[in-house]
Amino acid sequence: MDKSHILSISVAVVGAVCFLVHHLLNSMWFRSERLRRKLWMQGIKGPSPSLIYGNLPEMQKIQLNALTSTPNNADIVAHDYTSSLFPYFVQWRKEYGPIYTYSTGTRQHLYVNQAELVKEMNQCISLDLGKPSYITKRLAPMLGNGILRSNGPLWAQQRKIIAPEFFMDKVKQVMVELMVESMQPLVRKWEDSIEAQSGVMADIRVDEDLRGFTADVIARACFGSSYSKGREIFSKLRKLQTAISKQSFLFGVPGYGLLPMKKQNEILSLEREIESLIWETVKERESKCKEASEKDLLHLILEGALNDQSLGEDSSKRFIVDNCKNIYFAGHESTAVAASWCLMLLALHPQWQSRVRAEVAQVCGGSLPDADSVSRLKTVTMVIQEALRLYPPAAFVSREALEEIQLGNVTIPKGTCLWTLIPTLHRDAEIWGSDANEFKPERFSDGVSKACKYPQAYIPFGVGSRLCLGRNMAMVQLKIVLALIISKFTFSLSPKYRHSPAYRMIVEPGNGVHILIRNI
Ligand code: HEM
Repeated sequence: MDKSHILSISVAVVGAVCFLVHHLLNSMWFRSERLRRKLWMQGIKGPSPSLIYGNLPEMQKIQLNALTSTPNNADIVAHDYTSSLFPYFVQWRKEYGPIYTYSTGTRQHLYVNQAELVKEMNQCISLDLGKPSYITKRLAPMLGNGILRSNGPLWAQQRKIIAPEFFMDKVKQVMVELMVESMQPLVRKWEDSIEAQSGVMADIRVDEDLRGFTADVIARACFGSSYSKGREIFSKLRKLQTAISKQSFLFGVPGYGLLPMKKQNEILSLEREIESLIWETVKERESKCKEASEKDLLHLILEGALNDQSLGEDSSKRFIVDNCKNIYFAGHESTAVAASWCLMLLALHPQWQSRVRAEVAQVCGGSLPDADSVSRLKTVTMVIQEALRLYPPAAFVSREALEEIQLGNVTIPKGTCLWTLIPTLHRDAEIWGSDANEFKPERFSDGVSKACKYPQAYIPFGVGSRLCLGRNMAMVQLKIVLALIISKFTFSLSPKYRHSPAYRMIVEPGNGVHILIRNI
């Protein structure tokens, strides 16, 4: 090889390296830097980022330094879990106020915890405000391209088809009875535990029983007659969820929190098994879809997808598989965790147990709750609203500006991710008053609009056009859980209970909720 040849190869190699370095710097630094500048110019400040990893090292340092002390029972309600789970957000809020910007290296974020701006997010119907792709990408095996993950016209189309199945009249008409039925094994199990433990009292960990109940409800609501196959699908989805949740979601940097090969293979094979099980069920049903009288959720979604001319055959099937997974994922865990938090708070407040018990007796008159009585359980609703205020299972509302977008007087540059920390808004004394950290369901006696200064800041089910689609179903389900448990048992916190909220994609009681129950 002659000298000129060697020289031209070297030049090419150096060029390629320069291109790569430029590309990396551009994606990892300059892009973030551009967004940061646009935000800074509008007076939005934040911690100074380091090269490559932005504020991640600082976040980890603050997290390590955060006190891991467990509050004693007297402090449980006053305890705001953000201080232990997301201490960097709390610290930066003190330093920079309710709106600030920070970086995770490749991503620039905007922390939005100001009621006015949350109101703007609530009113924004633009498709340019979507779900952050870097987070949802990791959930792809679990969610496919279903409603939780998709953005733009695909999302709008899915929402249009699915939403009517969760309207309140549908929930009452179709789901109340099956929810009451699904609660019966739990009630019997707890009665048996009392019998087995002493005949007077039992120490129970409620979480798995409640998960069993909500999974059962979703399986029945979705699959109706193919219910046993539904359970099989959902038990595999649960395994998949556990495998995926080992990744870190908040840090959007390659290499942070990625899974080893073995786990990734496990995820892939679970994904395939689940898909073929759902396909089988869908195929069985496709033929029956037109004439069958029984209309479960899968059936209705199938019908909606088949009737939508804009979906081809393949995409209508994809639509069903993906959204079946999405509804399971969105619907069962969050409701079960909300029920656990409700029971924990009621265990601490026996006077509210008595009020709920009296109301259930008066409204249901000794019968099981039905579609009519459920809507008249006002005190139960207040208790649930207060529990969702203090312990919202979803910690964040997250968005990405898919194009540059204007929210109030802030111009959000394309690519910025927005984070609203729900529990922080829910405990803001400016919004809720000086008793914001107390359990006071009576604040909701005249509805959310009278409970606080800015009702748009009460967001347990999210905001705007992406508001939780299953909120009616969740509220009805929670009312049935509380009504049935409280009319059978009294309960207090067990000495085994350790208050330790944990973030595992949703915020759940880290060591479960242990209660001591007695028959009424
Ligand atoms: C207490 C129980 C629940 C809580 C706290 C909860 C909370 C949430 C939150 C915070 C969001 C995100 C909203 C946003 O980004 O603005 C969401 C979305 C969603 N939830 Fe729920 N949820 C619950 C129960 C359910 C149930 C029972 C279902 C259905 C079976 C469901 C289906 C969905 C769906 C499909 C979405 C995505 C909506 C979209 O992106 O268009 N959720 N939920």
